[in-house]
Amino acid sequence: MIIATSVTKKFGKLTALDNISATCNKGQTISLIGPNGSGKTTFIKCLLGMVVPDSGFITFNKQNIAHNWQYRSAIGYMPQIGRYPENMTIAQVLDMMKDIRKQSAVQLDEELIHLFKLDGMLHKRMGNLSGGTRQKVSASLAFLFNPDVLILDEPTAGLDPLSTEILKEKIRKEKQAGKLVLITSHILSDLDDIVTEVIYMEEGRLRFHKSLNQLQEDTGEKKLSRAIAQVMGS
Ligand SMILES: Nc1ncnc2c1ncn2[C@@H]1O[C@H](COP(=O)(O)OP(=O)(O)OP(=O)(O)O)[C@@H](O)[C@H]1O
Repeated sequence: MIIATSVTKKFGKLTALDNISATCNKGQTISLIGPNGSGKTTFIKCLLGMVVPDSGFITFNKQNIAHNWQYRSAIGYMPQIGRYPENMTIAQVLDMMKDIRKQSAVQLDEELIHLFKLDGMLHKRMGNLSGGTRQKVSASLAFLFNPDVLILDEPTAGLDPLSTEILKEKIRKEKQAGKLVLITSHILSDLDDIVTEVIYMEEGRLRFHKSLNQLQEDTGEKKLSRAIAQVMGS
Protein backbone atom coordinates (compact mmCIF):
# COMPACT_ATOMS: atom_id res chain seq x y z
CA MET A 1 0.00 0.00 0.00
CA ILE A 2 2.73 2.49 1.03
CA ILE A 3 6.31 1.70 0.05
CA ALA A 4 9.26 3.93 0.92
CA THR A 5 12.45 3.22 -0.99
CA SER A 6 15.82 4.61 0.16
CA VAL A 7 14.31 7.81 1.52
CA THR A 8 16.89 10.34 2.70
CA LYS A 9 16.18 13.78 4.11
CA LYS A 10 18.71 16.31 5.38
CA PHE A 11 18.09 19.55 7.26
CA GLY A 12 21.35 21.42 6.70
CA LYS A 13 24.08 19.17 8.09
CA LEU A 14 21.66 16.96 9.99
CA THR A 15 20.54 13.75 8.31
CA ALA A 16 17.02 13.35 9.68
CA LEU A 17 16.27 10.29 7.50
CA ASP A 18 19.08 8.08 6.27
CA ASN A 19 18.19 5.69 3.46
CA ILE A 20 14.86 4.49 4.88
CA SER A 21 13.04 1.67 3.13
CA ALA A 22 9.78 0.25 4.46
CA THR A 23 6.62 -1.44 3.23
CA CYS A 24 3.30 -0.80 4.97
CA ASN A 25 0.31 -2.94 4.05
CA LYS A 26 -3.46 -2.91 4.46
CA GLY A 27 -4.71 -4.38 7.75
CA GLN A 28 -1.46 -3.66 9.57
CA THR A 29 -1.16 -1.46 12.64
CA ILE A 30 2.41 -0.29 12.63
CA SER A 31 4.03 1.41 15.54
CA LEU A 32 6.88 3.78 14.75
CA ILE A 33 9.13 3.80 17.78
CA GLY A 34 12.42 5.55 18.49
CA PRO A 35 14.09 8.08 20.77
CA ASN A 36 13.29 11.81 20.49
CA GLY A 37 14.69 13.23 17.29
CA SER A 38 15.14 9.83 15.59
CA GLY A 39 13.13 10.93 12.55
CA LYS A 40 9.64 9.49 13.16
CA THR A 41 7.68 12.67 12.48
CA THR A 42 9.90 13.54 9.50
CA PHE A 43 9.19 10.10 8.04
CA ILE A 44 5.44 10.53 8.57
CA LYS A 45 5.59 13.95 6.94
CA CYS A 46 7.37 12.43 3.93
CA LEU A 47 4.56 9.88 3.59
CA LEU A 48 2.08 12.75 3.70
CA GLY A 49 3.99 14.80 1.15
CA MET A 50 4.57 17.58 3.71
CA VAL A 51 8.33 17.04 3.61
CA VAL A 52 9.99 16.23 0.28
CA PRO A 53 12.86 13.72 0.47
CA ASP A 54 16.25 14.72 -0.97
CA SER A 55 16.53 11.27 -2.52
CA GLY A 56 14.56 8.06 -2.67
CA PHE A 57 10.85 7.83 -3.38
CA ILE A 58 7.52 6.80 -1.91
CA THR A 59 4.67 5.03 -3.64
CA PHE A 60 1.04 4.87 -2.53
CA ASN A 61 -0.85 2.03 -4.21
CA LYS A 62 2.03 1.72 -6.68
CA GLN A 63 1.92 5.40 -7.74
CA ASN A 64 4.82 7.69 -6.94
CA ILE A 65 3.42 10.32 -4.56
CA ALA A 66 5.67 12.98 -6.02
CA HIS A 67 3.47 13.10 -9.13
CA ASN A 68 0.08 12.49 -7.61
CA TRP A 69 -1.53 14.55 -4.84
CA GLN A 70 -4.83 12.69 -5.04
CA TYR A 71 -3.60 9.98 -2.67
CA ARG A 72 -3.77 12.34 0.29
CA SER A 73 -7.55 12.12 0.41
CA ALA A 74 -7.12 8.45 1.34
CA ILE A 75 -5.17 9.38 4.49
CA GLY A 76 -6.46 10.62 7.83
CA TYR A 77 -3.71 12.44 9.72
CA MET A 78 -3.63 13.30 13.39
CA PRO A 79 -0.67 15.64 14.01
CA GLN A 80 1.36 15.70 17.22
CA ILE A 81 0.10 19.23 17.87
CA GLY A 82 -3.05 20.25 16.02
CA ARG A 83 -3.08 23.92 15.07
CA TYR A 84 -6.45 25.53 14.46
CA PRO A 85 -7.78 29.07 14.08
CA GLU A 86 -8.23 30.01 17.74
CA ASN A 87 -11.42 32.01 17.19
CA MET A 88 -13.29 29.26 15.39
CA THR A 89 -15.66 27.00 17.27
CA ILE A 90 -15.39 23.20 17.09
CA ALA A 91 -18.48 23.19 14.83
CA GLN A 92 -16.88 25.71 12.46
CA VAL A 93 -13.65 23.70 12.27
CA LEU A 94 -15.57 20.50 11.47
CA ASP A 95 -17.66 22.32 8.82
CA MET A 96 -14.57 23.93 7.33
CA MET A 97 -12.88 20.55 6.93
CA LYS A 98 -16.00 19.04 5.37
CA ASP A 99 -16.10 22.01 2.99
CA ILE A 100 -12.44 21.70 2.02
CA ARG A 101 -12.68 17.96 1.41
CA LYS A 102 -15.99 18.24 -0.50
CA GLN A 103 -16.25 14.47 -0.45
CA SER A 104 -20.01 14.30 -0.44
CA ALA A 105 -19.89 10.71 -1.69
CA VAL A 106 -17.98 9.59 1.38
CA GLN A 107 -19.96 8.28 4.31
CA LEU A 108 -18.77 10.49 7.18
CA ASP A 109 -17.58 8.67 10.28
CA GLU A 110 -18.67 10.82 13.23
CA GLU A 111 -18.36 8.07 15.83
CA LEU A 112 -15.46 9.67 17.71
CA ILE A 113 -17.24 13.04 17.82
CA HIS A 114 -20.07 11.30 19.69
CA LEU A 115 -17.92 9.02 21.85
CA PHE A 116 -15.71 11.94 22.93
CA LYS A 117 -18.92 13.93 23.59
CA LEU A 118 -17.70 16.77 21.38
CA ASP A 119 -21.25 17.20 20.08
CA GLY A 120 -22.12 18.73 23.44
CA MET A 121 -19.49 21.45 23.13
CA LEU A 122 -19.60 22.36 19.44
CA HIS A 123 -20.03 26.06 20.31
CA LYS A 124 -16.71 26.26 22.21
CA ARG A 125 -13.86 28.16 20.60
CA MET A 126 -10.69 26.23 19.75
CA GLY A 127 -8.56 28.76 21.65
CA ASN A 128 -10.41 27.98 24.88
CA LEU A 129 -10.16 24.19 24.73
CA SER A 130 -8.01 22.10 27.06
CA GLY A 131 -5.07 20.27 25.48
CA GLY A 132 -6.89 16.92 25.70
CA THR A 133 -10.07 18.25 24.09
CA ARG A 134 -7.99 19.70 21.26
CA GLN A 135 -6.51 16.20 20.80
CA LYS A 136 -10.03 14.79 20.62
CA VAL A 137 -10.88 17.25 17.83
CA SER A 138 -7.72 16.20 15.97
CA ALA A 139 -8.55 12.50 16.39
CA SER A 140 -12.15 13.03 15.27
CA LEU A 141 -10.95 14.86 12.14
CA ALA A 142 -8.47 12.09 11.28
CA PHE A 143 -11.26 9.49 11.22
CA LEU A 144 -14.02 11.73 9.85
CA PHE A 145 -13.63 11.02 6.13
CA ASN A 146 -13.36 7.26 6.53
CA PRO A 147 -9.84 7.09 5.08
CA ASP A 148 -8.08 3.84 4.05
CA VAL A 149 -4.96 4.91 5.95
CA LEU A 150 -4.65 6.53 9.37
CA ILE A 151 -1.45 8.24 10.42
CA LEU A 152 -1.51 9.14 14.09
CA ASP A 153 1.38 11.07 15.64
CA GLU A 154 1.37 10.65 19.45
CA PRO A 155 -2.42 10.21 19.44
CA THR A 156 -2.84 9.46 23.15
CA ALA A 157 -0.63 12.28 24.45
CA GLY A 158 -2.77 14.40 26.75
CA LEU A 159 -5.81 12.12 26.63
CA ASP A 160 -7.33 10.86 29.89
CA PRO A 161 -7.47 7.06 30.43
CA LEU A 162 -11.10 6.70 29.31
CA SER A 163 -10.53 8.70 26.11
CA THR A 164 -7.35 6.70 25.44
CA GLU A 165 -9.40 3.50 25.62
CA ILE A 166 -12.06 4.96 23.30
CA LEU A 167 -9.39 5.87 20.75
CA LYS A 168 -7.67 2.48 21.03
CA GLU A 169 -10.99 0.71 20.49
CA LYS A 170 -11.60 2.84 17.40
CA ILE A 171 -8.13 2.02 16.03
CA ARG A 172 -8.80 -1.69 16.64
CA LYS A 173 -12.09 -1.45 14.76
CA GLU A 174 -10.53 0.31 11.77
CA LYS A 175 -7.71 -2.23 11.64
CA GLN A 176 -10.28 -5.02 11.54
CA ALA A 177 -11.98 -3.22 8.67
CA GLY A 178 -8.71 -3.68 6.74
CA LYS A 179 -7.24 -0.21 7.11
CA LEU A 180 -3.57 0.60 7.49
CA VAL A 181 -2.78 2.40 10.75
CA LEU A 182 0.59 4.01 11.48
CA ILE A 183 1.14 5.26 15.02
CA THR A 184 4.00 6.95 16.82
CA SER A 185 3.89 6.92 20.58
CA HIS A 186 6.28 7.08 23.49
CA ILE A 187 3.64 5.54 25.74
CA LEU A 188 4.30 1.98 24.70
CA SER A 189 1.78 0.46 27.08
CA ASP A 190 -0.88 2.22 24.98
CA LEU A 191 0.19 0.22 21.93
CA ASP A 192 0.57 -3.24 23.44
CA ASP A 193 -2.72 -4.72 22.35
CA ILE A 194 -3.26 -2.94 19.03
CA VAL A 195 0.07 -3.14 17.21
CA THR A 196 0.90 -5.84 14.64
CA GLU A 197 4.28 -4.49 13.50
CA VAL A 198 7.06 -2.37 14.91
CA ILE A 199 9.40 -0.07 13.01
CA TYR A 200 12.26 1.01 15.25
CA MET A 201 14.23 4.13 14.27
CA GLU A 202 17.45 5.54 15.69
CA GLU A 203 19.35 8.62 14.52
CA GLY A 204 17.46 8.75 11.24
CA ARG A 205 18.06 5.09 10.45
CA LEU A 206 15.57 2.25 10.41
CA ARG A 207 17.05 -0.25 12.83
CA PHE A 208 14.42 -2.91 12.30
CA HIS A 209 10.92 -3.59 11.00
CA LYS A 210 9.41 -6.70 12.55
CA SER A 211 6.07 -8.18 13.41
CA LEU A 212 5.20 -7.85 17.10
CA ASN A 213 5.29 -11.66 17.36
CA GLN A 214 8.80 -11.76 15.96
CA LEU A 215 9.96 -9.00 18.32
CA GLN A 216 8.45 -10.85 21.27
CA GLU A 217 10.17 -14.03 20.16
CA ASP A 218 13.54 -12.36 19.60
CA THR A 219 13.57 -10.58 22.95
CA GLY A 220 11.70 -13.16 25.03
CA GLU A 221 9.52 -10.32 26.30
CA LYS A 222 5.75 -10.27 26.00
CA LYS A 223 5.26 -6.59 26.73
CA LEU A 224 6.20 -4.11 24.00
CA SER A 225 7.77 -1.68 26.48
CA ARG A 226 10.06 -4.37 27.90
CA ALA A 227 10.96 -5.66 24.43
CA ILE A 228 11.89 -2.15 23.27
CA ALA A 229 13.81 -1.43 26.49
CA GLN A 230 15.86 -4.53 25.77
CA VAL A 231 16.52 -3.42 22.18
CA MET A 232 17.50 0.10 23.30
CA GLY A 233 19.86 -1.28 25.95
CA SER A 234 21.62 -3.64 23.55
N1 LIG B 1 11.97 21.56 9.57
C1 LIG B 1 13.09 21.17 10.19
N2 LIG B 1 14.21 21.93 10.11
C2 LIG B 1 15.36 21.53 10.72
N3 LIG B 1 15.48 20.40 11.44
C3 LIG B 1 14.39 19.62 11.55
C4 LIG B 1 13.14 19.97 10.95
N4 LIG B 1 12.24 18.99 11.23
C5 LIG B 1 12.90 18.08 12.01
N5 LIG B 1 14.18 18.46 12.19
C6 LIG B 1 15.19 17.70 12.92
O1 LIG B 1 15.20 16.37 12.43
C7 LIG B 1 15.42 15.44 13.49
C8 LIG B 1 14.29 14.43 13.51
O2 LIG B 1 13.11 15.10 14.00
P1 LIG B 1 11.69 14.38 14.13
O3 LIG B 1 10.72 15.42 14.57
O4 LIG B 1 11.43 13.64 12.88
O5 LIG B 1 11.97 13.34 15.31
P2 LIG B 1 10.96 12.41 16.12
O6 LIG B 1 11.56 11.03 16.10
O7 LIG B 1 9.60 12.58 15.60
O8 LIG B 1 11.09 13.03 17.59
P3 LIG B 1 10.04 13.09 18.83
O9 LIG B 1 10.02 11.71 19.42
O10 LIG B 1 10.70 14.08 19.75
O11 LIG B 1 8.73 13.56 18.30
C9 LIG B 1 15.54 16.25 14.77
O12 LIG B 1 16.93 16.43 15.05
C10 LIG B 1 14.89 17.58 14.41
O13 LIG B 1 15.45 18.66 15.14
